[in-house]
Amino acid sequence: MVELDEILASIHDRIVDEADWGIPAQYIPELATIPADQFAISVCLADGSTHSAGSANTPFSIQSISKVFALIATLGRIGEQLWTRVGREPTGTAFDSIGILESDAGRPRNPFINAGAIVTTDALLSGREPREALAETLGLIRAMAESDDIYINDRVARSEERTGARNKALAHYLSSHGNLEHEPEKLLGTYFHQCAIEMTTEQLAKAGRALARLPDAPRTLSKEHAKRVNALMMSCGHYDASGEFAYRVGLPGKSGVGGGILIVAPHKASIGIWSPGLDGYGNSKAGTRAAVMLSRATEWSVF
Ligand SMILES: NC(=O)CC[C@H](N)C(=O)O
Repeated sequence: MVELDEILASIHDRIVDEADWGIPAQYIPELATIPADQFAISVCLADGSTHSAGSANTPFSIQSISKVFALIATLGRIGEQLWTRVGREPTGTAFDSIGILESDAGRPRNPFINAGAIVTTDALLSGREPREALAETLGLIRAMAESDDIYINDRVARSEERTGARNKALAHYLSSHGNLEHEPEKLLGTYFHQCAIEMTTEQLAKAGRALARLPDAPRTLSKEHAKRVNALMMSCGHYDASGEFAYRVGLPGKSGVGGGILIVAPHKASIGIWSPGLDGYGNSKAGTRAAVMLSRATEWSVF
């Protein structure tokens, strides 16, 4: 599609011209030193084609985008039972907020904030070794993206393990409320490795096809689950900037502190964007602007 290729090339050029990159995640040492001036965007369409601009074959740390895949795997495994332990409401607070967990008495408000993802991973781990649960999440991602060339970056996981005091605090607090089945350190090892999965924007866009219900997507999740996960991405996918993202882009999206964003245009397209510099909410600064430009140019919106 010539027109889409032109749109993506012009978004890429504008982002590079503006050079307003933000700052890579500083609290994970392995991510802190990544050059901020990088950008990639990939789009899969309903006709089976994939279109990209920028460094669409550079793997990046998907971080919180992994929460989408862990949620899909957990819903597939235990279904609605998950909701006895995690809610489905947006928080209006930072992704790693400790305060809100106290007011919620240890039941995290949604599966996309850190506390909610830690509980989701705990449920996914149930009765298994970390290796097996990680293999399930990674296997699901590879199947959704139809690519075996997707791996966990152990250095990134260990880097976060060394510095992740806040996630440790969250896990211990959840544990004090009886909302964790596993010992916090073991569980966090699994969670950090899941966050350290690396993908390219092309792989990410391909993995999102099942959520967008595109005809060529591998049958990896039900229509029902796609609807639910998209609803949660729309309401909670960008933490305390979720309302702003919904307002400006009009599509379900999930960000990660590696600078990636997965965006779903139901029945039309699946989109992967990456730029490692972040804004004050921990969302990709240039990536969010690119998402706004794309939804404007294509008029893709669920509204
Ligand atoms: N927003 C994010 O991407 C956060 C993920 C990161 N691994 C953390 O737990 O802090």
